[in-house]
Formats: sequence, C-alpha cells, structure tokens
Amino acid sequence: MSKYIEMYKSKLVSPEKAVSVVKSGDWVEWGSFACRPLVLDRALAQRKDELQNVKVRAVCTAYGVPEIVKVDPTREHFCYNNWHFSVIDRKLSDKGLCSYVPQLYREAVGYFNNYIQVDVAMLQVTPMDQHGYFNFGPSVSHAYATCNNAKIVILEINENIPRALGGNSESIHISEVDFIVEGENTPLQQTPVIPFSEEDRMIANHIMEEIEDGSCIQLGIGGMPNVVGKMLAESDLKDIGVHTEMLVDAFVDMYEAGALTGRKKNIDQRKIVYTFALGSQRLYDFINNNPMCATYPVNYTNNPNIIAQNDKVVSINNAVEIDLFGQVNSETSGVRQISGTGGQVDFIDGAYNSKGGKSFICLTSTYRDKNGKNISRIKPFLSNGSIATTHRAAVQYVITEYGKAVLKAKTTWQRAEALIAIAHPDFRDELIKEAEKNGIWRRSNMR
Ligand SMILES: CC(=O)SCCNC(=O)CCNC(=O)[C@H](O)C(C)(C)COP(=O)(O)OP(=O)(O)OC[C@H]1O[C@@H](n2cnc3c(N)ncnc32)[C@H](O)[C@@H]1OP(=O)(O)O
Ligand SMILES: CCCC(=O)O
Repeated sequence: MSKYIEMYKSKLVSPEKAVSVVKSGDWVEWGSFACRPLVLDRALAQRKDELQNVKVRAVCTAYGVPEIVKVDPTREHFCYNNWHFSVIDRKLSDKGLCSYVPQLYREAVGYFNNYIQVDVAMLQVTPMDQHGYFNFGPSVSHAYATCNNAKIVILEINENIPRALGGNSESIHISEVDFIVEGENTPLQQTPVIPFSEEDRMIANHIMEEIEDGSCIQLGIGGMPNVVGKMLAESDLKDIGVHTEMLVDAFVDMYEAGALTGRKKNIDQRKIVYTFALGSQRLYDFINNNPMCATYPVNYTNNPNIIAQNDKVVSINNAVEIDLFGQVNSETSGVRQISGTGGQVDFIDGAYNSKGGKSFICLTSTYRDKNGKNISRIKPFLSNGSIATTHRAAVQYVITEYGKAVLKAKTTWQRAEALIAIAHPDFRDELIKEAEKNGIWRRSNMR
C-alpha cells in the first residue's frame, strides 16, 4: 500500500467526527461556488445546540440554502457571510440571514495571508491522485490560501469534481490536510443558460464591432457577457485568447467553433486561463484534465499587471445602473446587496493597461421593475444607497442597445452628453434637465 493511501486512511473520518473540531466563536471558511461543502454543512448544522457564534464565510452560494442557515434563523449559533452574492444569498440577506463581505477579488488571497482568521476550512475537492494530491476543480480562486492559513483543513471528496490543470495552487497535498470526509458525489451545480433579449443582442453587436482577431477575452458574471460569448463563437474571428476570472459555457462554444486558439497571447500562450468555472456539465467536462485550460489563483488571474501583459484584452461586464457622472453600480439595488464587486474593477484596470485593450460596461437602457414600470438604468445619480462598484475615472466604454459611450478623459459635461445619447429616448429630456440642474450640462451639448 502506498504511503499516501495509508495517510488517507488515517485521516478519513465521518462528517460528524470532522465537524466536531469546530468550537464556539470560530471562523469557518467554505470552498467557493460549486465546491462548497455539503455533507459537512449538514453535520455542522446538527451541532447547532452545542455551538454559539460560529461565523461561516462562503462565496456565491450554490446547491440551495445551507443547512446551517436553515436550522438557525436567529443567527446566534451560525452567522452566515458571503464574499459574492448569488440569488440564494440575496434572498437570505433580504431576511437578515446573510451578510456581504466587500472585496476587490484580486486581493482575496492576500486577505487570507494577512488579514483574516480561519479556524476551520471546509471544501469539496476531487478524490486523491497517486501522488497524494486533491484538486480544487472548478473553484481554485483562493482555495489554497484558505487552507494554507487555516488551523484545521477538512476536505469533502466528490468524484464528480473535474480535475483542473494549473497554473498553480490548483491542488493540495494530503500532508497539508487534517481530515478527509467522503461525500455523496452530488452532481455539480449547473447554472441555467439564460435566454437573451433583442436588446441584449443589440448590445452584443456593438461590442462585436470592437473585437478583433487575436483579442484576449474576459467575460463577467451575468446574462449579457454570455451573449457576447455566443456571438463570438458564431463569428469568423480568429485566434481569440482567453484570460478570465470566470469560465462559462460560451468559451466552450468558442473553442468548438475553432475561434479560440490563444496563439496570439503574450503570456500563457495557447492556454485558457481562469480562476473558477460555473456553468453546465459540458463546461465541467471540458475543463476535466484538459491541458488547454490553466487555472490559477485569483491573485494571478485578476492582477491588472498580469492581465495587461496580453495585448488587445477585451473585458465585458454587466452593470445594474450608471449615473451621469459615470459611476457604475454593478452590485446593489439601493442598499439591497444583489451581487458583489467581484473582479469587475480588476479587469477594467487590466484591459485599460493592455496594448489595444478595451473594457466594456454593458447594460440595457431600461429595467422593468416588479410593478412592470420601465426605469432608466442611466440616472442623474446612483439610486439612494447604491454602491459605486467601478469609480468614474476607471470607466472606458459604456454600451446600451442605443450605442457606445467612451468616457475616458472626458469632462463632466461630455460624459453626461455621451451617456444621455445612449439612454432610452423616453428618458433623455428628463436626464438633460437633471444634468443642467446638477451643473454638468453646457448649452453646446447635443448639438
Ligand atoms: C466574473 C468575472 O470574470 S469578473 C467581473 C464580473 N463581476 C462583476 O461584474 C460583478 C458584478 N456584476 C454582477 O454580479 C452581474 O453582472 C449583475 C448583477 C450586474 C447582472 O447579473 P444578471 O444575473 O444578469 O442580473 P439579473 O438581471 O438576473 O438581475 C439580478 C438581480 O438584480 C435585480 N436588478 C437588476 N437590475 C436592477 C435595477 N436596475 N434595479 C434594481 N434591481 C435590479 C434583479 O431584479 C435581480 O434580483 P432578483 O433575483 O431578486 O429578482
Ligand atoms: C466572486 C466573484 C464573481 C465576480 O467577479 O463577479
């Protein structure tokens, strides 16, 4: 028997035994996205009455509401927190059951190395390989930093987790692990493909005009970036490269269409670089043992200096609203946290510094609220309480179905003009009046 199998056997315990190490007051860190623990969550929830004030941090909750949250609506026993809200997290937050942790995603590894305490780390990983390594699969992100800084590391094995080749920090050795639990091999979280609207297609068309052969693409989270990805796959563009934070199904479409070769990249040439993957089973099958894919920790993928080493970086991200000063909110609706800062700012900075690089903030010109009322996403000010995800000076291109606005190096009145020109026509007069009132309009505007 190999020494690693012996070590494995000595560390293999039941979920109940593994979570018995958690003490009142501890900070517990979970694996992110599709790699959050499942059987460990259930076992921890069963200890509710013995524990007080155990704080759990997670990223973008998948697989439904965690058991620790379900069993403790008071948050006295378990206090759930999240670095990036999914639809589950925002609904929990509406009920006061989940708190947001602001972050610049590129800094996540540094937070673990320098700022925060982790008493117990719990992550889903692949089964161990013959060299004694467990792979972090589609959720490399800050997984190694979490484990490296945790007092106790517990891994939950899931045979369905694909083995993601790196890069670096994509795996952890058995010698660095305290306990192993064999999970139930739950299929990975699948994200539905969102149907896109005519407005989405028009926005994507404006972006497509700016993409060239050899461009290096980042697609952000949300519906719109995926539409552009699909159109890229259907285009006759050649030698597209990928350096992204999030890997989505659209990249598989591009690969299968032959558009994606990565041959023109200056770094990680011919590799699809990413830090986490979230999508369908087809995406997870694509990354499994695929030498074309290289996953890295987020302090590499999202470092603007690394991003900028490739030429013609094109960064495509969604937003909730933008004000006439150019401040972009991509994460809240007033004080309601919808999502997170994520890597938006990282890629906007990286693309700007890349030779020939371009960053796009895209949004439909209007949004239909829950009462069916059409509301302009281009506003005089961000909604009361909304957070500026990307500050105004960083913004380069803004796109709606009505066209493109380039904000870099523009005066306040030029910005207001450029943004009003791509607002929905029904709102333009009102926006001009507001811009005048707020001192960012000139008589010569729109002439
Ligand atoms: C991942 C990378 O590679 S790096 C960078 C990418 N990361 C980021 O850009 C971080 C921030 N961005 C995001 O999270 C997303 O792009 C978003 C939130 C802006 C859009 O994501 P989508 O999934 O397309 O948004 P969607 O249209 O489904 O809306 C999400 C929620 O916001 C609400 N919403 C959207 N727009 C508005 C608005 N203008 N006012 C109020 N609420 C709004 C929706 O109602 C929905 O809430 P609900 O589920 O409670 O009904
Ligand atoms: C956790 C980050 C996801 C995003 O960047 O949007």
